[in-house]
Amino acid sequence: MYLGIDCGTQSTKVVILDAEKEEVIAQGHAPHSLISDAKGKREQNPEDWILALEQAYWQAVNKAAINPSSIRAIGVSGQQHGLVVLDAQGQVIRPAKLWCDTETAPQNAELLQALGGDDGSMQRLGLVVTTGYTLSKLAWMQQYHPSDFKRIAHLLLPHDFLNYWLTGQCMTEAGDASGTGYFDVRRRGWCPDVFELIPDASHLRNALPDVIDNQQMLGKVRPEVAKRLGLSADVWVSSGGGDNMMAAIGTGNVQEGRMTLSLGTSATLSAHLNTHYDGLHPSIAHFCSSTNGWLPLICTMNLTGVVEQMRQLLNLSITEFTDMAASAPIGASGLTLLPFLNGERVPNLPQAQGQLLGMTPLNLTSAHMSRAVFEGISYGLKYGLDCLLAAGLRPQSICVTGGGAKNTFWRQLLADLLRVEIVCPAAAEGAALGAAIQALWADHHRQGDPVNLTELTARLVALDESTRVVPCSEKGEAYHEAYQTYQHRLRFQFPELTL
Ligand SMILES: Nc1ncnc2c1ncn2[C@@H]1O[C@H](COP(=O)(O)OP(=O)(O)O)[C@@H](O)[C@H]1O
Ligand SMILES: O=C(CO)[C@@H](O)[C@H](O)COP(=O)(O)O
Repeated sequence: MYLGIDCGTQSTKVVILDAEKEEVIAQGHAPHSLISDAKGKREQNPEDWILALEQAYWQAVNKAAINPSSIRAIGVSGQQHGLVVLDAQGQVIRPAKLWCDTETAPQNAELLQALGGDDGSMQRLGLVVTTGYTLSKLAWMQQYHPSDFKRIAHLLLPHDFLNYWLTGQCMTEAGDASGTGYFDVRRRGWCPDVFELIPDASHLRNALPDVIDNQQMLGKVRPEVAKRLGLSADVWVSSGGGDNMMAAIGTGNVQEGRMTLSLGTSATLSAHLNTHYDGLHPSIAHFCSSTNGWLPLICTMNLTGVVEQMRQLLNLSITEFTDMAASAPIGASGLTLLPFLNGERVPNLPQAQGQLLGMTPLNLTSAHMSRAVFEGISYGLKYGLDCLLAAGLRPQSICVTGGGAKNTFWRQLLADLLRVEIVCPAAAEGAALGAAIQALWADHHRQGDPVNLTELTARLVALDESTRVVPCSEKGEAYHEAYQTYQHRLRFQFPELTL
């Protein structure tokens, strides 16, 4: 048995993979709370992730009705970019600022300018640092919490922190590290020189964790944790990775030609590359994968949160809200939602607010509003796919995971808008499954019996063909027209935007 843990923005998910049966036999789930304010603060207490992990773990173990001592290894996936700071005693100094925190937009703008803009950032880091990446969170902390900043002895990301809790080791790997803004994604190594752009930050060089390869084990579970979780004394923990990196594994996206769409709190669209490619559009985050390759990715920040907020406003269940949307025509009769409630990463508008445009007596209805939500949150993905296509990354189909993947209407909308087939994996939790598969892969390597990851995912990632949706060209034309209206309105409202 292999355990996969995914610490997402809204919850932690745990899956148990039976490697002999080649299937997920149980899963567990526990929510997280968010500390937020109107200025863009989005933080969580790392200790809450541990509580959620334990809760989700016991749910999964009890559902599977297994003895936890049969678990051989663990892999951890985590929301990317979050800043977890520990002092010299290994204690958390302050809540973690998350990937979706936009309070640090001014610090990111300053740092990007100091790096020499998009081109300078690309030259030094191999990608363009964007609001949400870890670097600007450090600059913010130095500015507003200087004494806490001085105490930083360990710089971790959310999945690194859970690995630290499990094993006592502060280490990381290239996939998640590539979203920090102080990591050179070409070399797959730290770029501590960028700390010179932050005052009084020389101590951060010594706070960087060692980077291990993805097929390596990070360490064994600490005896105290093994006892708490009922594990044997000999359970190993793999390198793990960012949630998008692990979702790539859990959807079989470990070779060129594949693409993964994750519909969680964020929307991400990612491909696989065997080498780093310098010619990508600056909107594409040229991350490393957690499989020793690269994972060019587009991320939009406003997704299922917007659905949740609007359906609550209309007092509808998610099914009713979806049915409402389906009952309105494509293009919502001219109603367009620019859904940037919490700023946006793609398009690059970190401090934008949402806008509802084109209201008429005809379209100001719950049905049109619901449709405008699904369309508005999907257009950023259309833009992102166009950027990936321009780089020659063309998928035959897209494998979709995350909470929103369950929504058949939305999957069809995306297939029609993006003009590509969309299908779900049989195991719903792609990132948690990816983490379990990585643990199995690393376990083989540890035992001197290396297996090929592509073959492993071919065996372990089954697709649920009943979820496959095929694009309809007629609807595609209608979405194309609606997308033109969206783009026109976007440019008009945000003339500073370079698309
Ligand atoms: N049928 C559905 N349609 C749209 N959104 C859904 C549906 N089912 C669940 N969701 C949304 O999925 C989100 C959770 O997705 P998840 O991938 O677990 O997020 P994260 O990993 O960011 O915590 C919730 O906001 C939930 O409302
Ligand atoms: O910031 C990014 C990608 O760069 C996000 O995709 C986070 O990794 C959060 O993921 P979810 O909680 O939405 O899965």
